[in-house]
Amino acid sequence: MNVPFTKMHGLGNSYIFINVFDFPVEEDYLSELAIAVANKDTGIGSDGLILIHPTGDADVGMRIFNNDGSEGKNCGNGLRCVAKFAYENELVHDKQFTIATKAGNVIAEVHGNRSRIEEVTVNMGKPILEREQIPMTGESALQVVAEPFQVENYHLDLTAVSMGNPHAVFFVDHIEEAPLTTLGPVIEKDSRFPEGVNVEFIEKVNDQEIHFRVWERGSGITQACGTGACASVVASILNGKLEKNKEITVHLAGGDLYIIWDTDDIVWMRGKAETTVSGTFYWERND
Ligand SMILES: N[C@H](CCC[C@H](N)C(=O)O)C(=O)O
Repeated sequence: MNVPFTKMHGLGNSYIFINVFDFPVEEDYLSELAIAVANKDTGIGSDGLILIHPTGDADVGMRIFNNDGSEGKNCGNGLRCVAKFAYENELVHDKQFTIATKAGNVIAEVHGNRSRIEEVTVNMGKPILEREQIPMTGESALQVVAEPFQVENYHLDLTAVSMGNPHAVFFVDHIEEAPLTTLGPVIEKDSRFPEGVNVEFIEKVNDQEIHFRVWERGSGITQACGTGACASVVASILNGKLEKNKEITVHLAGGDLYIIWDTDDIVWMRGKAETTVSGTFYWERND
């Protein structure tokens, strides 16, 4: 199968994009295709696959698959790339438009001109804080804020936030000491998160900046995670470490995102989106 693709990334969090307006795809091979394109040796190499598709619910739709083939419900870096692609390829005509995700619609605004969009702002909507909607098990408090969380021989304080996808946020004193490779994969699959979880470690720098590292559900360590950056700012404010209505610079491994959680409870994300390459993926499907 000859699959036309465009590889794009948000701060190094890369995906292979398929424009379903031009190239219809079959539901039953998407998971396998995500694994195939993400493979750096036999595929193209990415953190996963993203479909840009027609939808009656919004101007364009986005579906995201991690590099293990699992489908995510939202993807902040992916949304900025979808917005750039949709505007540059005239799938939309206004600079502000809606994008449907499995977690609901968001509103994107592109900055630049038709030939080259460099930065995108996304209204990510309201965070979800109720335990059972994260989802996370447990009988205690309605929300999960600074809740004792023991894993292996670590006694951590957990704050859980959903941006349509689940995030477990932990504060550390020095980001370079975050137990990302040891605890990331363990917490990702912890039974207290029935749908798995993205795992973030953050270090407060000052009242406007945090350092951030992530182990993503379904993809492992990535250079950046847009929904994770949003969840981390929300978690920092819930814990009294940052304030609402202030633009927070989140220093991710791949670069900076600018996040605001405003007093209307809306989370705003602003950052770059870049195109790497486009071409044809010659795929020998395992029938
Ligand atoms: N691994 C995530 C999806 C990708 C999110 C991330 N790449 C972002 O930019 O938000 C999940 O399974 O929920």
